[in-house]
Amino acid sequence: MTPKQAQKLTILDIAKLAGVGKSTVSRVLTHDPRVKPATREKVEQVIRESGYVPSKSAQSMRGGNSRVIGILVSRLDSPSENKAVRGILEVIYAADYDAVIMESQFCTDKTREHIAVLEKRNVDGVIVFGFSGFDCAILDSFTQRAVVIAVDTDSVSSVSYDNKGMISLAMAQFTGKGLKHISYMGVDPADRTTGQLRLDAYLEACAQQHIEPCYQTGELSYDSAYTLTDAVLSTQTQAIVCASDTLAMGVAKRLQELNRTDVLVSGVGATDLLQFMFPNTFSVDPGYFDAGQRAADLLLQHLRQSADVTHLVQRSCLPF
Ligand SMILES: O=P(O)(O)OC[C@H]1O[C@H](O[C@H]2O[C@H](CO)[C@@H](O)[C@H](O)[C@H]2O)[C@H](O)[C@@H](O)[C@@H]1O
Repeated sequence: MTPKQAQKLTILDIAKLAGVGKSTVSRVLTHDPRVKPATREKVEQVIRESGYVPSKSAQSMRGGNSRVIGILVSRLDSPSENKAVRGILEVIYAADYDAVIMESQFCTDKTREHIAVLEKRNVDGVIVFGFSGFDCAILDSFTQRAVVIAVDTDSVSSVSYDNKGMISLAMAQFTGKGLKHISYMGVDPADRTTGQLRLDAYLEACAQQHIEPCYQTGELSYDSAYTLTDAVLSTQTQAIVCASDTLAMGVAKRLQELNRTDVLVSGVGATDLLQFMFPNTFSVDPGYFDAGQRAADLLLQHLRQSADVTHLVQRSCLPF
């Protein structure tokens, strides 16, 4: 039988070839112990010889091992999450898993609904991008089969980012050049990680270096940063540290309009687009891709054996 013909085979064809009922084939596929060893052997032989490959979604519907991982991002258009998802996919594809990707939009109710759907679909495990106010109890049905990214948790394994370290690196880069007038473009502190922790790091560096703080906080978007740029700019400003590359893009665009080529800009994210559009900027690399890989590795460990709840912090580095 050619691979194409084998692909067209259905569970009913296998049942007929093995001389058993469709439900028996289904039980063999889900490793149901109630199937007699001789029957199992016969069905498995037909499967081997015909080259039949059961579809992952059909297996999942039957309640067997689906070999599917649910990935719950917060925003499908987030460059940082896209990098982390690429890292996740690389690891899970190599381990012969597929992915279902859903979006929470930072909403607890949506997260709960998506988790319920993933549970019904019988996915093997989930990787969830957490957010401020995220409640780990939502993942109770996936105990030992879940990993949270971007925020640290207690009851569920996690991979978080070094939010303070990344801003300290950017500040050190500018203060090392002797700059004293460094502003900051951040995110609303209600966002604990990208907002509060990164702002804290800026304020701590200012205190250490005797720099007068000058900052604004807004949304995660480049237009928010673009609009707020004038409020952190004076004739003295030498540099603006931004909480993300998206914000750095908004700031750099506004500086370009004002012809302030004297003001240096840094971002967080190591986004190619920032460097391409504004070559005079630099960006701290928080290791999003690696964080995604580590989260996927951690989840696979949980799925293979009952690994302990583990918390990893992804270190940041400068791009040079
Ligand atoms: O514009 P981006 O490239 O997406 O970067 C902005 C930040 O996005 C991520 O933080 C936001 O989403 C997290 C879930 O992935 C959430 O926990 C956090 O509260 C949000 O601010 C990313 O974690 C940050 O590193 C990016 O800077």
